[in-house]
Amino acid sequence: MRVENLSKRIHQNEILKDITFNIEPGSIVGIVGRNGAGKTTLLRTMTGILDPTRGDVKIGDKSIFKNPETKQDVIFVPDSSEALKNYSTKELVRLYKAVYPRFDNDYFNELMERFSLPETKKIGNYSKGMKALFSLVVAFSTRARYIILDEPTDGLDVIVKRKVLKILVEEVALSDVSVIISSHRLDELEFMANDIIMIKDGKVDSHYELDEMKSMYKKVQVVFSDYMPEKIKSKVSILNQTGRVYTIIIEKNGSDAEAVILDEKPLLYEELSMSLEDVFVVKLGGEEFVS
Ligand SMILES: Nc1ncnc2c1ncn2[C@@H]1O[C@H](COP(=O)(O)OP(=O)(O)OP(=O)(O)O)[C@@H](O)[C@H]1O
Repeated sequence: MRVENLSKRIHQNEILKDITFNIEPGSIVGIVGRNGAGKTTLLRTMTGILDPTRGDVKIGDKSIFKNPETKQDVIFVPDSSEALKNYSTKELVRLYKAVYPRFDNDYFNELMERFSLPETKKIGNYSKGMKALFSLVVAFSTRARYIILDEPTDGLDVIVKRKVLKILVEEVALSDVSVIISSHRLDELEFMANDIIMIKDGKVDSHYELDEMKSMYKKVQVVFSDYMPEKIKSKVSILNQTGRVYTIIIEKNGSDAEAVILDEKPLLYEELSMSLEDVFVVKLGGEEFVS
């Protein structure tokens, strides 16, 4: 799937600005960004629910906006299943089969059993966790090649959450399906995503393979005999400061920050392990992140 120069304006507001990226088959891609960055609008445009103001989304060389048959290759699972609440399981299967001709009934029944989901006359009767699992069961049963999920684990207890994450990872491992996930749960993405796309103010701020992203930075705890000299402050990102103890992020490439710090003979200089959350704070936190 290729998202090409995608822009979306709503009521004169440019919500998405010239977004371009590729999604490889068989990958899990995390879309991250601060509240209001444009993630949901991006997912809704990628799935053809919203029309772009400019740009395109292609599967192979076919635009999803101009080739209705490509709809069977993409499914969007919103963060709320409110729209499904008055349907029975049977009715929904019938509806999805109409849009997704490859809908796999046997697989649907197998997954319903695996997740102990009973048939129901009203999806609204399911608990929140059951609704989330049901949405995923339906999504994977459609045999769509691209499963697009908005906050799939939001509000779920830890047991259901693990079930959700397990089904996602298993499905990608077993088939060529790609899963695109918008989530604020960076710890969860960290454990399963291949790629991370950071969205800032409606634009792609960065797109990295997760391992590459983490290897570009170093997280260090450093203690100075006095406060951090100004000349160092301008070269690093400070994640946390408690008295003279600083937790900082240093960019590895093209920065002399480490040498300048060591020159100051700090009392302690200890490398810590880097997380996706640390990169998020540095890249998207702006000036307000020092705590
Ligand atoms: N239908 C709409 N009409 C007007 N503004 C909208 C509409 N949909 C989205 N927006 C605006 O677009 C911006 C991006 O919203 P969006 O929901 O895509 O962000 P998000 O990154 O998913 O946020 P969150 O993480 O809080 O869910 C926000 O400023 C929002 O107010």
